[in-house]
Amino acid sequence: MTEKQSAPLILALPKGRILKALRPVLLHTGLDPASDCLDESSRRLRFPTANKDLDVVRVRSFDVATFVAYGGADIGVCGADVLMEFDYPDLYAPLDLGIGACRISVARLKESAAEAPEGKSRLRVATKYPTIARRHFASRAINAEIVHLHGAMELAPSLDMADVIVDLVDTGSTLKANGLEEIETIAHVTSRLIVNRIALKTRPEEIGVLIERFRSALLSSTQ
Ligand SMILES: Nc1ncnc2c1ncn2[C@@H]1O[C@H](COP(=O)(O)OP(=O)(O)OP(=O)(O)O)[C@@H](O)[C@H]1O
Ligand SMILES: O=P(O)(O)OC[C@H]1O[C@H](OP(=O)(O)OP(=O)(O)O)[C@H](O)[C@@H]1O
Repeated sequence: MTEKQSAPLILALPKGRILKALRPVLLHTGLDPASDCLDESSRRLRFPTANKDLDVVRVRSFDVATFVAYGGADIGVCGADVLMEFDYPDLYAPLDLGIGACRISVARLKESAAEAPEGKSRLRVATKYPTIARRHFASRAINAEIVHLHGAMELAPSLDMADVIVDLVDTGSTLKANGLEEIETIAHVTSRLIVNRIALKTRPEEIGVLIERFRSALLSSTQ
């Protein structure tokens, strides 16, 4: 057995809203991470679980796919938006957890006098998703100039920084509160269980057991 094989598997969980939504599922998995794993005021980032062969790390939701793709974690939970943005070839997403449902959309100022995006060949787009936005507009033969922000992109159109934004929408209240309207849905988003393909090849039984635990926990938590 190599050293890597005897090391504990690492499960990467996202802090924030997905972790909250995941709580009931996690409870049903019986993985039982140390109690401060779900307490985001704790400064610890790595937590033991009831199983000595599994540790949990808690990272930013936007970073989960990167931790798993680079093998820092073997398995993780992240939004499909993050998977789409990074598009790592070495990730396998075997399970849709159905939590964190939202959509990634294009929005612009309400009652905008501007020409509809489809009529333009260039567009300035404020977003935290440069790859998704560029790919989306390229498929419509629009050259997107990306204004890469990490939050508050709803401000960009009214401040003349961008023609449109590409961001997550759920209830639509953030768009409404900022005078924007959704004009196109790019993709529907839910959170996925993701696995590093090499880990799946080298430790198929342990990873298989974990996937099954999430699968049955999902069923129990929704019954
Ligand atoms: N309004 C929403 N409704 C439902 N799910 C959402 C919503 N916004 C984001 N999500 C999902 O939750 C994930 C995490 O979003 P969240 O807003 O908690 O973190 P973040 O602000 O992107 O991350 P960080 O705070 O680390 O920068 C997103 O990648 C998406 O999959
Ligand atoms: O359509 P709604 O229900 O209003 O949800 C959409 C908002 O939710 C997310 O922000 P979040 O609340 O996570 O804040 P943040 O991105 O600034 O962290 C997203 O970036 C939108 O701003």
